[in-house]
Amino acid sequence: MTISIWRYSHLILAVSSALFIFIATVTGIILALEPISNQIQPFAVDNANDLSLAEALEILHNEYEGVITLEKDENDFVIASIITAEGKNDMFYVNPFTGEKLGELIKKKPIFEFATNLHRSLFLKSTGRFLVGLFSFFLFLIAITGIKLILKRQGGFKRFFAKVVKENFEQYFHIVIGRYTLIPIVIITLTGVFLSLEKFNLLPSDKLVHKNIENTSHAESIGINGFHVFQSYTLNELKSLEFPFSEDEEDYFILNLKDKELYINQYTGRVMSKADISLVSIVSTWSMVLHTGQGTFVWAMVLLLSCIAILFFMYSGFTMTIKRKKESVKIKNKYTKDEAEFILLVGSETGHTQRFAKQFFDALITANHTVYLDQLNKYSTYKIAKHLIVFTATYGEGEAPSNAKNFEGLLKMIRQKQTVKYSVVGFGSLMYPDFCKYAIVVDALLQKQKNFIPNLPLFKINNQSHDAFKTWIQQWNESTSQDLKIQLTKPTVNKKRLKNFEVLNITDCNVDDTFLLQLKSLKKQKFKSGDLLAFYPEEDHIERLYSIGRVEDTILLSIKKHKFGVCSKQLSTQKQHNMIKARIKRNLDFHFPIYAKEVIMIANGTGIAPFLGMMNENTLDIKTHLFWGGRTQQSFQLYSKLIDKAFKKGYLSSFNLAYSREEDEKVYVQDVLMEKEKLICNVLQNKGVIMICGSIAMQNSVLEALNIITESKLQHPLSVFENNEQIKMDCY
Ligand SMILES: Cc1cc2nc3c(=O)[nH]c(=O)nc-3n(C[C@H](O)[C@H](O)[C@H](O)COP(=O)(O)O)c2cc1C
Repeated sequence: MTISIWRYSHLILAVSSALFIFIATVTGIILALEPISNQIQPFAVDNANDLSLAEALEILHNEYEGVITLEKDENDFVIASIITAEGKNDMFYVNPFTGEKLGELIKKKPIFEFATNLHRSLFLKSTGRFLVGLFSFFLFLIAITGIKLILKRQGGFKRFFAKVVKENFEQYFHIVIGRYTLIPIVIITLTGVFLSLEKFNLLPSDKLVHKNIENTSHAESIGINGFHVFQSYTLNELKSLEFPFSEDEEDYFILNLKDKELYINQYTGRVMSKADISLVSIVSTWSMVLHTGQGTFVWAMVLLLSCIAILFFMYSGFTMTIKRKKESVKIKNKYTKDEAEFILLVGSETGHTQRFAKQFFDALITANHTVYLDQLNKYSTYKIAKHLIVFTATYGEGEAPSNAKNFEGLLKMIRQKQTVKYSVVGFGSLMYPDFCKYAIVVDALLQKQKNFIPNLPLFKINNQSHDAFKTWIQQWNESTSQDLKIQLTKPTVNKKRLKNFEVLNITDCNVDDTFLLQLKSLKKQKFKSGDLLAFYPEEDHIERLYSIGRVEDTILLSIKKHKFGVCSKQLSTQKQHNMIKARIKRNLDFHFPIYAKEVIMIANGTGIAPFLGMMNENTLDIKTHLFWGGRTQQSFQLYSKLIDKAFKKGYLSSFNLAYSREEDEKVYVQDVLMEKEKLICNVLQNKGVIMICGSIAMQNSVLEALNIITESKLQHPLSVFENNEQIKMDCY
């Protein structure tokens, strides 16, 4: 497994602190419930914070014999300690508008007591506190490296919240949830570190230093109702107010406000002395609030959700690592770089490409060749090399994987003495705009090198396709007159997740070798047009996805039978009432936008399948237009019945066809779009949505055409509408 420094740090930090983070998170979840449960108690009084201290004190004095203290607790509830008419002391939550007792003080529940101790110190006193602070800092670093990894993957700050390409459940939600919770996690961890430092007296002192303001005494008593200072502060600023203990003039009111402490003469109401709360104290108070969520229901909820998210990150992160470890293979060379005639260099981030290179390596060794396998970053001189074969993935936005970043520089510096034949195999995914871009770059670099001559043209492989790799091996064998045999291991399919689907109907293949397959799930399942049906053919177990059209609660697929297509062949031989095992995958980003006023659906070939369902589900009468590109009129016959039906019901407002093989001049769907620029502009301006489904080549041409229209007619690039989520795509 090759791995970038950021991912490595993210992983190492996570592994080394997993146990502590787990304990802190579980206790964190429990503790987040404390402020939430407190906040729902009926002790908060509306607008209490607007009441002046003078008003509140007057009310309490009228109601009770004496007042000892008035304070606010961490939930922002007002507490009064008073003397009753019977001369007894009592302390309770009070309504400062009426003086009414609202209830007894909240006692910390034993579960919260236990969780607090475990969370703060793991019951290990100072050592525990130190460890908690340290691992809190580790979690902070994990969050920072996580942010960096998302930025790298998404391609910068601007694309931080752009659509995430879904490779698997764990990876997808690790990123999606991470984007929303990393900032709260940074706040939780930094405040956690601060609170730990405070406990170890590692911060400047926050002791209050009083400055005398007034020396006069024995002035005339004016009664507290007339105290200017009590009139000028409200309960919002109050932390606590202690009444004088005795009638001695040296015994003051001690008023603690959020930013200062005041000593107030009990007869004159003059402020005798004042101390400002230190910055450390203010930060400490805020750290406490931000770390515990006390007093704020919303923030406590954010903390709760963030803690749950951390548990999910632990699960998904470790699952991804284990999966990658399983995929990875160790390089064990039999020959040194200078003893080998075949040099295989790999650019791989998560190990899949290396697995393919290793299969090729093994096949060459079995055929008694001298082979040397290494990373692209280790490019060097190779004394007797005759062939250089590069297998490389692409990352980021068409960039090199981390173990190939230095290749370009090395290639420019290091010259081979003899002539070497080269071949480049690119591994990538059509889900990314820059398909196999780095392999293209490597191929172009090698073309420019003097001693290198091409053996095979650049070969691109989508989604680690075994079929495509076998095709390349065939080409390799032909070009070198060899007969290498590759044993590709079938991925394991989790059979428990597969469901039974009955074949309701299957049409014959039409002129384009395309057929319709209608299935019914034996068990009731949730799905919509635009979702995907995943098959895992017996032969290679590699997942194939087909876009679903939902027609009368059944699944309608449009499938093109490919000459070497393992899955399409298997499906084309199905008979009515056969059972097929498959799995529905939700594709929420490609559902019919029922919120839109007008929708344009653009497809070519089998890409029409989801739209066949959507147009027949359009019961809200949303104005819908269909553009479809195929080869001939005969190609269209397969879908004509369903389209006619949608028309008759009024679900489809217009339908535009483009045939590429009907007349001398080829007409493609993008050509028809260019003729309908007015409709496109209207739909986009009126917040309508354009949906595209079909081949990547069609998607690129359609996007180009749409961009020309929006730039010339609406004075905006198409990206503006893409960012508004007005363009939905599902192409392959
Ligand atoms: C974050 C990320 C970015 C990717 N960017 C591209 C890309 O720009 N172009 C492409 O063709 N494939 C891209 N891919 C797909 C990978 O190149 C492809 O899955 C490859 O088979 C992974 O090989 P590896 O496991 O050896 O790293 C990307 C994958 C990820 C996870």
